Amino acid sequence: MVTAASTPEESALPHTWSEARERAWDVAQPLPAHALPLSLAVGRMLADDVFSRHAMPHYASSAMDGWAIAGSAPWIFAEPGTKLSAGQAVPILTGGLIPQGAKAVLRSESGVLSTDDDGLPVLVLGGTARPGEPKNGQHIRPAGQEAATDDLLIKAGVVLNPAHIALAALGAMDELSVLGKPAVKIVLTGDEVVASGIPEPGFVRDAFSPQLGAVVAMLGGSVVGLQRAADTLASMLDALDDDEDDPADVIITTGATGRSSADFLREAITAMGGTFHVSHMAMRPGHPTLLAELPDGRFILGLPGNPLAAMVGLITLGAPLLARLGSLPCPVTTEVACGSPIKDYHGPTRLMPYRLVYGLASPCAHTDSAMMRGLAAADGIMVVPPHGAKMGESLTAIPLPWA
Ligand SMILES: Nc1nc2c(c(=O)[nH]1)N[C@H]1C(S)=C(S)[C@@H](COP(=O)(O)OP(=O)(O)OC[C@H]3O[C@@H](n4cnc5c(N)ncnc54)[C@H](O)[C@@H]3O)O[C@H]1N2
Ligand code: MOO
Repeated sequence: MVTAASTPEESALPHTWSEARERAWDVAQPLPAHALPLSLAVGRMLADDVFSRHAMPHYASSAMDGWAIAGSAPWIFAEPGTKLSAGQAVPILTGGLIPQGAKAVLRSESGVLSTDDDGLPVLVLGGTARPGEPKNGQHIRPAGQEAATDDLLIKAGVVLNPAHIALAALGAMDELSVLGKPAVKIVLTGDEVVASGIPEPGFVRDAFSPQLGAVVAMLGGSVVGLQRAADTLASMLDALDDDEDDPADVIITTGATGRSSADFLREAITAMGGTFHVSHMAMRPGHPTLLAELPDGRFILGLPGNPLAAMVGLITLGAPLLARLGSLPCPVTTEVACGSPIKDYHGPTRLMPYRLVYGLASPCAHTDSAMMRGLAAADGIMVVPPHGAKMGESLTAIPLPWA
């Protein structure tokens, strides 16, 4: 939704880290609930309570292979499908419909086929049969033993696991109503980016395509496409277009957030009539991270090309945006005690990967915006205010999506 507070890209002042994060939550609305076939609903959040459409089980059935019997031994054999009278039996399999008049099921191990004085086939007790077997009702699963019609089976709001899906199937559901989950398309830019091997000088290995989809999933999104855009306006416009049958709710781009002759993201968004909710942030790294919305309601999250800057931008703006769209709770922050004095930085809030050392958050090494060693070793990211922090001072910290 485009809000009145949105600003044209050129005149926007940088948001503070916390303003930008709140804005990414506020500008989105939960996606509508929709029905899904059972097989596609694992992992989705149930929108409505599920009630059994019939008794479970819906007929009295045998729990064993053997014979349905009436009265006591010996039993003669009745025609299948007829009502049993005392002294009659009929073969039955596990799950089979208990015939009318049956009092119990005798397990195949507990009965022996024999003949009576006239040479007619009869069933007698034998094998493993215990004294008193078969008791009334033995090895019969009564109808409605698990649930009656209209019993509440699954409460709205749960994340559906495979057992829930099986339960819904047994309750005779064909589809379930689930809350919306944001569909995300990833667009990678950078003509210098290569996907494998050792890059030549001037080229870089693609740090995003092997992992960005997994992080999006951890944040509640579902990646529906990944494509590359060349460093031209036409290619960027083409990548942001919604020519798919089912356009994504969010497009996450990497790189091209700058204003150089090779960066076309901002120009493309403006050309498409988009609105910038966050144009840039007073935050390091990741200050050029942007959040925009196209006239058709799709969001664009522009992550900088530098890998650490991109991850920090994703955790700052992507986490609340995807959570809101997917009806998830607003991402939480925690508090950590700062493990070393951090100097005044004159301007932006710094997001520093830290390790916990004796309970204190110690800034990681290797945390320039193009680096990944620091984040790979981190326990979380601490939010250091512009004026720095004293040793032992309590700081806001963001949990890592994979921690
Ligand atoms: N004159 C200025 N230059 C820059 C500024 C600035 O304020 N003024 N900001 C710097 C900061 S901070 C960042 S962050 C970057 C943002 O750059 P872009 O988002 O436009 O990204 P690119 O220029 O395309 O790439 C930056 C850097 O990242 C590498 N890259 C790109 N994609 C990948 C990938 N898939 N895997 C690994 N590395 C990638 C790319 O090769 C560049 O080295 O701008 C600064 N410049
Ligand atoms: O802030 Mo850039 O986003 O530091 O590398």
